[in-house]
Amino acid sequence: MPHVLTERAPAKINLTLHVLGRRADGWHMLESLVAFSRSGDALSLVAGEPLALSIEGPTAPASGALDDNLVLRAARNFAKHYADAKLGAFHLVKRLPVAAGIGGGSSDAAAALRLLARANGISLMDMGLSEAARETGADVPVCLARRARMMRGVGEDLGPLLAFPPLIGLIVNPGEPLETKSVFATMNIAPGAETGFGAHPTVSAVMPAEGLIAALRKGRNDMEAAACRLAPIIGDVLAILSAAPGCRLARMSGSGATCFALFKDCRTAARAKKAILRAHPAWWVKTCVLN
Ligand SMILES: C[C@](O)(CO)[C@H](O)COP(=O)(O)OP(=O)(O)OC[C@H]1O[C@@H](n2ccc(N)nc2=O)[C@H](O)[C@@H]1O
Ligand SMILES: Nc1ncnc2c1ncn2[C@@H]1O[C@H](COP(=O)(O)OP(=O)(O)OP(=O)(O)O)[C@@H](O)[C@H]1O
Repeated sequence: MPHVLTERAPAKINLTLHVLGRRADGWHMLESLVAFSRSGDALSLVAGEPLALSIEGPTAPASGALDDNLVLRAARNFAKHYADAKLGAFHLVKRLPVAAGIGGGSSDAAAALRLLARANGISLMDMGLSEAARETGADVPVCLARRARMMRGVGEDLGPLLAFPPLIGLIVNPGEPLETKSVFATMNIAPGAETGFGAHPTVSAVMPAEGLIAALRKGRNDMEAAACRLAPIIGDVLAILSAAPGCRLARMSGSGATCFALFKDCRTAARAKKAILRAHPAWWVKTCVLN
């Protein structure tokens, strides 16, 4: 029997996403508090086999050509840093919406790196692993540890892990894919320019949930307006979430179109989920615990 290693690839939620400016090379400088859900895609690896990927699940068809999959891209970048390491045959169960602002592909790539690290006895703190993550995509480094922390720069500058209280929420995707690149382009920030948008609120691990949510309310998602221009349905999602009884905060994640809401408790979150699905049965609506 082959030995199968498994990893979860949870959704990434940008609790805040401040765009500070744009570098001369075109990449945008960010400041974001990122957290993770507990569920998402599932990735397994049979180590020692030739590099391969099979994929199934409700959103597998939307995730593009197999050879371009971020799991394989991450494995190829891993092999550049660890020439003698074992690779293997991956199997991905794809459930997260694609091009949705919740870093599904990045989380799959990070799960692939964690699996390869486990198969080869490499520490998650190893420099080669961080470099392979950075080479695979801007969101992959933060997805490696899949725990709440600040992310700065273009994603490579990570703050300490923040063991803050679990936040109870809902994640809602209305089914319109949005490309990160197009949303940044719609923001129309000139290369080399600073946005001058306000400073990020201070957040710390010792804050109780209510204090943390109050701090988050002072933050923003600076990509929200541009994403709403490309997909006006995001405005409807945010209005519905904000109006739900028990909702403490509603905001878009990443470059959209997925939005999240933080709730007073599990009961109000579950009620909101039921009501939203009744009115919009085609939307993807999940209760979540974020940290
Ligand atoms: C907006 C965020 O979702 C916030 O978490 C991420 O920074 C995006 O991360 P990602 O999807 O992993 O991004 P990548 O796949 O590396 O980049 C997609 C495209 O978005 C643009 N991009 C991305 C990140 C960034 N800080 N500045 C950018 O300008 C670049 O044109 C890039 O070609
Ligand atoms: N494993 C994968 N899962 C999803 N998309 C993938 C995967 N591999 C490659 N892709 C490609 O990556 C693109 C971005 O998909 P993804 O779901 O990661 O976007 P996202 O949620 O907007 O990410 P982010 O929040 O990091 O901007 C898709 O257009 C898809 O073709």
